[in-house]
Amino acid sequence: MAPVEPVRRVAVLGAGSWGTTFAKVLADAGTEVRLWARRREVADEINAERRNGGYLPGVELPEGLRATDDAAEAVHGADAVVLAVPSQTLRENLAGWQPVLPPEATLVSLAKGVELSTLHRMSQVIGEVADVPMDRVAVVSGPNLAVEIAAEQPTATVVACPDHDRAVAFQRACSTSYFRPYTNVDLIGIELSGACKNVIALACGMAVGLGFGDNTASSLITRGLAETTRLGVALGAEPMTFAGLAGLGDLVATCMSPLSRNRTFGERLGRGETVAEAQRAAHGQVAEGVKSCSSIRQLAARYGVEMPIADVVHRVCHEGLAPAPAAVELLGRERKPE
Ligand SMILES: NC(=O)C1=CN([C@@H]2O[C@H](COP(=O)(O)OP(=O)(O)OC[C@H]3O[C@@H](n4cnc5c(N)ncnc54)[C@H](O)[C@@H]3O)[C@@H](O)[C@H]2O)C=CC1
Ligand SMILES: O=C(CO)COP(=O)(O)O
Repeated sequence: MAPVEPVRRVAVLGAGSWGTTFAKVLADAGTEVRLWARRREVADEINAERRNGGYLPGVELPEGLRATDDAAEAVHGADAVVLAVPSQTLRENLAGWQPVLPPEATLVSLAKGVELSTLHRMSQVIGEVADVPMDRVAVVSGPNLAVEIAAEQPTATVVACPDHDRAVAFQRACSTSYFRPYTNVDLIGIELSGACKNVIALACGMAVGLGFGDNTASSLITRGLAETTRLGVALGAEPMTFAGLAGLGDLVATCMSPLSRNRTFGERLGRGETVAEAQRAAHGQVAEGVKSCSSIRQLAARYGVEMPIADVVHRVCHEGLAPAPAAVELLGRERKPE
């Protein structure tokens, strides 16, 4: 394998809360970065006023961060292309960008979900659509609530890539005084952790909305980690990955933080709102677990893995089960050893 070149120039495609924040991290790390926004007015606001008020109110973006609504311009000459769009639209977005992708660039996914139509992880979708070998695909995942990172609060994360050298090159490109990336080669474990924690956060939110306290949340986190690990191991992941930053770390952050869109969505359901009402209140920001609960449940069925929390979250979100009976059902399951 040829040695991996340093990552000097990066395109971030998607200027929502995480894409914009991650572009700031890269710029703060001294990496040249170009951010693609779907809407021209968002790109103009970033360039003229150094802010993205719709997603990150009050955050001043670095001088060097340039935005454009032209994807070809954003990716031109990039050593890495970061994909920061929702999981369920990534395939369609990437198909549009595929003709202009630089041939040797590392393709990096920030999305945390499992595609509904195929049950594929994001790295698989990228490999298929961009027609690249998996050692050119990387994932960034960890306890990374965008709003906290945009405020430069310290956190750690994981850069996962089957090609360790490529992971190290990207790790360098996004290391700052407040953002500390570790490397990992277990793409399956890192991606499943990120997708499943959103579903468990929906369950935690429902518990909060029902008026339950920290014992309930901790029980859901711990049993959620157990069912995530069961699925991951069945799919070929390393069990220890689930105890790491992208596993337990992100699960705790998302389940416990009122900043999480998934937990907030679940909390609204727990308080008696409908899915449509919770969706309206999200103002267009994505709560990935609402769709991934269904794909993850189907994956679990395909691999013969029991995932009782993902199962009830799916039934609350898509089959009209109310959160209160869902809780009764979880507690009333057959008694078993831990
Ligand atoms: N916000 C956060 O704290 C974090 C988010 N993530 C993940 O990053 C991914 C992106 O999330 P965010 O930036 O937070 O989402 P967001 O909802 O804030 O923004 C999504 C972005 O994708 C763009 N987009 C392009 N094509 C789209 C389409 N067809 N439909 C909808 N949007 C489209 C939107 O214009 C927007 O700029 C998600 O998978 C999320 O789970 C991961 C870590 C942290
Ligand atoms: O992935 C996240 C934190 O790591 C963000 O979670 P939400 O999408 O629930 O806001």
